[in-house]
Amino acid sequence: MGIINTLLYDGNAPRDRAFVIASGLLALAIGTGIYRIISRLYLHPLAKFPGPPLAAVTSYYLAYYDLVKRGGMVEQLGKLHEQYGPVVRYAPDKLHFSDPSAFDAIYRDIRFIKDARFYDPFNNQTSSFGQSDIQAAKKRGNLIRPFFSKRSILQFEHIIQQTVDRFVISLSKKFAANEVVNIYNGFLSVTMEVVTAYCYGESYHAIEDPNYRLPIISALKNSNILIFVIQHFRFLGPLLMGMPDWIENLLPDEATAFKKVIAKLDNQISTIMNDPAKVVAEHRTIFHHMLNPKEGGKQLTHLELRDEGATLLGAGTDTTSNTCNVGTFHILSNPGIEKRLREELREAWPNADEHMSLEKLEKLPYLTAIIHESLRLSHGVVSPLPRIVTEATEIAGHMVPENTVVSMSQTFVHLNPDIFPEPHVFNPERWFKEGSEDLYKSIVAFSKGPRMCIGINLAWAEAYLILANVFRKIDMHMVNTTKEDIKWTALLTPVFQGIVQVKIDGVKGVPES
Ligand code: HEM
Repeated sequence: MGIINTLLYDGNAPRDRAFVIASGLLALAIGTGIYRIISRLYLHPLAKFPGPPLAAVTSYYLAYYDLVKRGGMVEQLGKLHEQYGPVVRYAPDKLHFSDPSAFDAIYRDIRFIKDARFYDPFNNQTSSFGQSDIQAAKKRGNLIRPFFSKRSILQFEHIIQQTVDRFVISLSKKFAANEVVNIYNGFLSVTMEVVTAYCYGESYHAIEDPNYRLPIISALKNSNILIFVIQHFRFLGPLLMGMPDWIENLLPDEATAFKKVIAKLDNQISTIMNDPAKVVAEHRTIFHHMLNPKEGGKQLTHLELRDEGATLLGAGTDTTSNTCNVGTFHILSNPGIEKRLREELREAWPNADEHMSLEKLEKLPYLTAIIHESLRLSHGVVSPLPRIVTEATEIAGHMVPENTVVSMSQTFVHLNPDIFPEPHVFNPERWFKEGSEDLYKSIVAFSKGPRMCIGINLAWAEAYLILANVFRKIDMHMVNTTKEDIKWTALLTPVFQGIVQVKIDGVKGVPES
């Protein structure tokens, strides 16, 4: 009080007083800043962990790589691990690990929780993906997992097959029209339509779009950068998410596409909730499943249903299509691999006019090896997925203090040369070598532990049915596509630098439209 009194009442003119107050506040701010820098560098519980001093001092280091370098943090983490070793402090409260043994230690530990600062900006906190609370996440996971069980996938395989059939038909039309095909967008369209068909019993007709470019496709591809902006600048969240209609009307369709999908989901959910009699009947939508008292879902609210519906669209679209995209690029780049795959498919599936069941496709060794390689090099999620250490724990030989955020990008397992020699080479043969049984546990595209992917069975089924149908029925070669086009940066999932394009040389076994 003494200092303030002196500042305010020392008899100086008001202008001088204002100057003194401003100088005092500035000095206080500088002092606090200096104290914060010193304490983060030398007194913080993570002070002993190696890493760039700037990253220890400020989270804007991470923001720079995420936003200015547009998903450059994973590449930077590679450089940091080379310089500092297997554990790196890459933000004041964050550690990243590169030793593969750390992956299980981080993601299988049932005590660690998702870091809400990373997940909340996805704006679906009540969904399986967005829940931080361990018990709530478990309850929700238990509720929706049966919908994606292997049994359920096999029972409703025809829904996936019908969607893949529509894709084959659309490709045959592009062949007839002699078009160059953006197969990258094609895969995005087919995987999105599998999710909408399987989960909502709906079609958005993405496969029938002449360029596979519905606004929602671009929105799904482009929304992650917005989420990363909000992660680093939280105050922008309400502004970006709650724009008035008149501003939205000025924006391109891509900017509002997600909102339109939400409105569609809202309508569907309201109809289902208004007619509870329908809920006990058997329907193939995730909403009926979640509301069905037999499944334990009767207390769910409209918002919870909508969050879950939106999550599935986001989680199930580009992840699966990236697998098909990366696989197709490598198959078409390697004549030997393409020949062997087509031979295996022809032999097992002589009549292309008939459907080949998922169960039979799963028994094809070369196709299976190709999907493993495609998952390995498309990685699933590439950004490090942050977990909060809820009590001091040893991870890969390092004692990590409570409240630290720990993570390990999946790429550090998939590209580890001790596990996968020549890791950047797409080599299905590695899955047939002696000891290859051990490799399966090193495919971490779906993550591990209590928060691993709930849609894993659906994703595998799609990868089998899409790649098998495409390579059994469509002859094609790549055009205007180079290795550069599948280089990626990390905004949750990989953001590729370019697109894979093909020209179709012939079609067979095209289903009737
Ligand atoms: C190749 C395809 C896919 C890959 C590589 C993949 C990968 C992943 C990964 C790494 C996670 C963990 C995210 C985290 O820890 O925050 C995850 C979670 C999740 N995935 Fe997938 N996913 C795929 C397809 C799908 C599909 C098709 C669906 C459903 C339509 C789906 C639904 C989910 C859900 C609901 C979660 C949240 C689980 C939780 O947090 O408890 N995924 N996925």
